Amino acid sequence: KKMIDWAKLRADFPILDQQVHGHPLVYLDNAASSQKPRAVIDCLSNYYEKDNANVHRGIHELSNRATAAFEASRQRVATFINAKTQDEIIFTRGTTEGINLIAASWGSKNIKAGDKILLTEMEHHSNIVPWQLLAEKTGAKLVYIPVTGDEGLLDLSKLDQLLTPEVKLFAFTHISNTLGTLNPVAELCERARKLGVTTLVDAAQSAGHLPLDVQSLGCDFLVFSGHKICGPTGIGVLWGRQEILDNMPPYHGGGEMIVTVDFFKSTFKKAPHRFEAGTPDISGVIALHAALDYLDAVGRENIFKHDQELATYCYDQLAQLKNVRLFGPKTGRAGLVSFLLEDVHAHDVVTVADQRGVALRGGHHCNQPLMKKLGIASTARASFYFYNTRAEVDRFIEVTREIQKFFGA
Ligand SMILES: Cc1ncc(COP(=O)(O)O)c(CN[C@@H](CS)C(=O)O)c1O
Repeated sequence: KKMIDWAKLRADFPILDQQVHGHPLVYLDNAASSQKPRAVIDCLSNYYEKDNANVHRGIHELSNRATAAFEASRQRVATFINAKTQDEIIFTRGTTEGINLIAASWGSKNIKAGDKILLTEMEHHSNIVPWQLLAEKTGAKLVYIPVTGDEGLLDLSKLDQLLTPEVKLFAFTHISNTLGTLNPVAELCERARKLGVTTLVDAAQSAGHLPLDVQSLGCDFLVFSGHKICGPTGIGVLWGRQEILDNMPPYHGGGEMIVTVDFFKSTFKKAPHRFEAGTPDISGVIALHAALDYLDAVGRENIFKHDQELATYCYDQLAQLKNVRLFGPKTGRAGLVSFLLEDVHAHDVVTVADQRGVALRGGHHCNQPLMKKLGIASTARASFYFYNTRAEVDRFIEVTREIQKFFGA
């Protein structure tokens, strides 16, 4: 196993080397968005300096270079998640658009009145609201797998009664962005497949943090965002089994997704281009390729181990403080910790932490139903990536102690 010089990797991220309010920046908001290595930043500027042109329709040299780079990125994404073919890779704006695309296209054709859509209580709003909108339109019903309180595990004792043949889609998160819970995706997909239930995995918090193999996970759809895995904002991926994608109606209409257009009728390309109307985020797609290469040079299994070590260390340090309420599993959590300091509002924690250079997230994290279930309005959250260090966790704990003292908590 190669030894990784994590401190050296930090030098690849120019943004990390700065002071915030007179203190060294300690960026612990990676679940919201990750920072970008020099290789990704240079890829974006090189593209606009040398190769920029529209893709797929141009014949000239720059358009050919841009198209080749664009489609090479699609192939790279396919290998990144072990998709059978690059035709199963659809570029979106991010996780949210990917889920909306599935709800609008696959949903409109496969969900009808009385059908059930199975979700979990830990889902992000991006994996709840599109299904509420679809249920309103079709008369389908939403059902939820419960979460077991503060520890935040799925209550799988309820799975048999909830995962029944009336369920047409089971959509669930790989990793909870509030709890840090890692769900047993392969097992859940296998249970669903046995009942002919289609599965969608929200990999927003897992895609850049651990190895993903869609063929061994056994899901039917999987979505994630580039900006959370060292790529630019505005680019994301929807993976779907080819046989399912080829039976889905178009999502958006326009150029690129058609074969012929007549005044009253058009014919459409097959996936993936069927679902990529209009000029795409060309530079974002090409820079995503650089991000995936970067992550695999570090090694996602190494990244996950590093994330987990920092998060578990952070959890254990917080657990030693008085008047702290911790959320998520005690062991085996992914790289984030949500917590509450008694008598201190999460926003106050984040504001005072920011004054000391520590970037956290405070709020409901787009998990309002989960917060309601836990009887809270918000949490403060520290989320880690491979460029964070143990010393940064120590700085975070030191600042948390100061906050408790400051508020007399
Ligand atoms: C599990 C999960 N599912 C979907 C999304 C949405 O990703 P977009 O790139 O915004 O489309 C996110 C993004 N969660 C951010 C913003 S709320 C967080 O701070 O936790 C997520 O964590």
